[in-house]
Amino acid sequence: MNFNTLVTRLLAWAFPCTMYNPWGRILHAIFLTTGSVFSLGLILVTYNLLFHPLRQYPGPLLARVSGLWGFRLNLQGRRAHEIVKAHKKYGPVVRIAPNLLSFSDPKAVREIYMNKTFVKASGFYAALTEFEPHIAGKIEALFSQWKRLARSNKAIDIYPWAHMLGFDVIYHLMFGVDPESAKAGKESEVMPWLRAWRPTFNYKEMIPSLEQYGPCVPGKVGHNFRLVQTWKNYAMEIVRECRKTGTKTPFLSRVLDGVDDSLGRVLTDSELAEECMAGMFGGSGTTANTFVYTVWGVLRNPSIVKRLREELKEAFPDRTVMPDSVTCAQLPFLNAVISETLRRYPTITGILPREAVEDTTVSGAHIPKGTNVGTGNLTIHWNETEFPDPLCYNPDRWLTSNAPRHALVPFSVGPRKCIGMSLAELELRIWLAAFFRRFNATLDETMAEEDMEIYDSFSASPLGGKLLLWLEEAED
Ligand code: HEM
Repeated sequence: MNFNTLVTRLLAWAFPCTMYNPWGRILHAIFLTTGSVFSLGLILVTYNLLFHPLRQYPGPLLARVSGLWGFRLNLQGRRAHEIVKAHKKYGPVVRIAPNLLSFSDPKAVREIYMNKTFVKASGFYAALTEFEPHIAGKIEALFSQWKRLARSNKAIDIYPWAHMLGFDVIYHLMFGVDPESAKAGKESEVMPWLRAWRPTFNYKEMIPSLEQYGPCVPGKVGHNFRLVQTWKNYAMEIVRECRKTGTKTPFLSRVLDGVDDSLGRVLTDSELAEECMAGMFGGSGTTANTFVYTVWGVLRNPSIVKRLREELKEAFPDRTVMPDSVTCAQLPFLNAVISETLRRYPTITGILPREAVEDTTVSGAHIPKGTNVGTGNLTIHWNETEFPDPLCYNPDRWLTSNAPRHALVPFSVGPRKCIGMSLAELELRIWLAAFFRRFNATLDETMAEEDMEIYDSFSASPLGGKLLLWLEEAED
């Protein structure tokens, strides 16, 4: 006798009248539906715990049986932190979802991400040097705004401004049009759409059909899907317009005409629009948050401020001249500061899953075909063996000859690593060098550690969503 038959018989026995009136039938249907869902759940849980190929790997019970563990933590912005804790409790290989293993050994990063397939075309960064004057111009425009605000004798929240600059740079580079948000002091209409994207991933991970039906869901969840749909339509419009006018930015010519390596064909308009969305999303908030976290990390330590300013003053005696990327790339302390920010506050914190296309091993663990494996940057970058006292912001880690560079992977590694790494590094170097050369900055006394704690929603941002500073133009 199966579960549903059992429920039907029990109901008929306990409440004979239920079978003969409409309310009884509704009750009956409810019991049957609940029973079916419950039976299915029970089968899944039993399979995941006792029969799944990953059953021997340790992890939190809820994570081993369902995706709910990650889903709940994603909603709280704490998934990456809990994965760090899970590794401390369960060891170097942890089952963080029924079919997903997380690894904490930095050696696993290369074993996973430098391992075959998924070739991603690159090449649009040859044009970076030509684009540098545009980046410099945008930084000048931003600093004019900050100088203006500094005169009003109020603390300035640099967080939204940093995001405007990050967005302007990537949008201009990709589409050849400068949105001038930082110059105007007003965010582009696209930016709220970008912010809506991340939460939709979390829901789609649990219920994949939301990809199609998400916009029909009422309330806040559906609202995010509707914003993303508007953004997709907008990106489709850009693609069509570019096809019509033959616009040829390095990014667009690559994606419009190029054959996608993994698909072996030219992309459809819809796929192209998604590439454009990925570029806008991947290229703006990540760089902006890295800038914000660097300012926070540096300003809390006067000796770091002093050393950085001395190095910059020597390299760029005239503070009114915009630092150039070639000189910046050669400044040891500036680059140590940026590396330390990318380590302590990596702006991509989510596990980047890779599917095993055949049976293999990672860090000595057997990985059956079809399993997803991955590493997360908090786990790798906060590894106590590689980085003693990992939560301490200490740029000196990067100034020794045996600095653990192999364990610093903020852009990931391998064929699918970030395509914007060179742009991000160039932008951050000029922007930070100019900032610390032009301004004497201090943190507003209301800023607390909790405000800057990492809120993890795959990408990381400060929990408080602000960084309040007092700015004064430097005089030397
Ligand atoms: C500090 C800044 C940045 C960080 C930390 C960062 C980090 C990352 C990481 C970890 C990935 C995932 C790679 C993987 O799946 O293995 C990624 C992908 C990507 N990034 Fe970045 N990124 C940054 C800036 C940028 C910029 C400026 C762009 C501009 C184009 C960009 C565009 C992309 C794109 C399009 C992808 C998807 C690549 C793919 O799917 O193959 N990122 N980034």
